[in-house]
Amino acid sequence: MPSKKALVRRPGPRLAEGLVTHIEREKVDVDRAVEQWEAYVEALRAHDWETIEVEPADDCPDSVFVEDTVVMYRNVALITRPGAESRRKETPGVEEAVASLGCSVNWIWEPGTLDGGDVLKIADTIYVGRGGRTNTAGVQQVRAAFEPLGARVVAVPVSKVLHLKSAVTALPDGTVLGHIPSVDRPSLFPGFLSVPEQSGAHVVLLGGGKLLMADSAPKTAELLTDLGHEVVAVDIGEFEKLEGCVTCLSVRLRELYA
Ligand SMILES: NC(=O)NCCC[C@H](N)C(=O)O
Repeated sequence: MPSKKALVRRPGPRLAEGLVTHIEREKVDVDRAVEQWEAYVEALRAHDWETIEVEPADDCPDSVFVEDTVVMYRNVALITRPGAESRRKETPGVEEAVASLGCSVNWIWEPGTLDGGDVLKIADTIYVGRGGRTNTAGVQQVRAAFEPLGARVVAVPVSKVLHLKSAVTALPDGTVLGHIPSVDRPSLFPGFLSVPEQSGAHVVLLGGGKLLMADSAPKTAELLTDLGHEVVAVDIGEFEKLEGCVTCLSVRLRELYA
């Protein structure tokens, strides 16, 4: 049944120690990050999403980036095995949360690695970024988990940014948005719209044609507004210092049977 629930996870006290791979480290203000996270959660709620807080994982600096720990397809929650070892302790709390919501649970197993940030779903096509965090075995395990359910899994190389969804996300009509310098192969996507800012490539579909975006991409917001979309902008600056973006702070559960 259609549902509008979203998993979120409160940032922990060690957030400032989060991983940084492709950008220079900048000091993170944890109090400010908490305020930004609360405003992000409020934006979801204001658009009728019921937010479900996963038990905090205060030992894990990157636990707020909950998207990386689970991939949903229909009612199946695929618990990931994050590519960064320091993030592997994040998954048990997420597994508990999705199981208690009635999801069917499946897992990525060693030697596979997968970060949810590498998975972009557009209708029944699931693009999986093979890159720094997701390995070949991880891609194959996504295929084995979801193709029998009717998905088509398309693997794409990711070498310029942390995750596939650091480079591209998609509009409600399936058009892929990307900032060209971050995308390995734009031609792999059927409809591609180039945007002027890297964070402009990141949209969360709120429903009703509304797009949640970071306020760090005003030119892209203008472009998308001009194309008839409604943009809801939030400040996630402290998370951007850790290579986070709007997508990684939640996991939307749109087909639950419970
Ligand atoms: N899906 C995402 O965009 N996740 C961001 C993860 C950022 C975190 N600092 C990491 O490097 O794992």
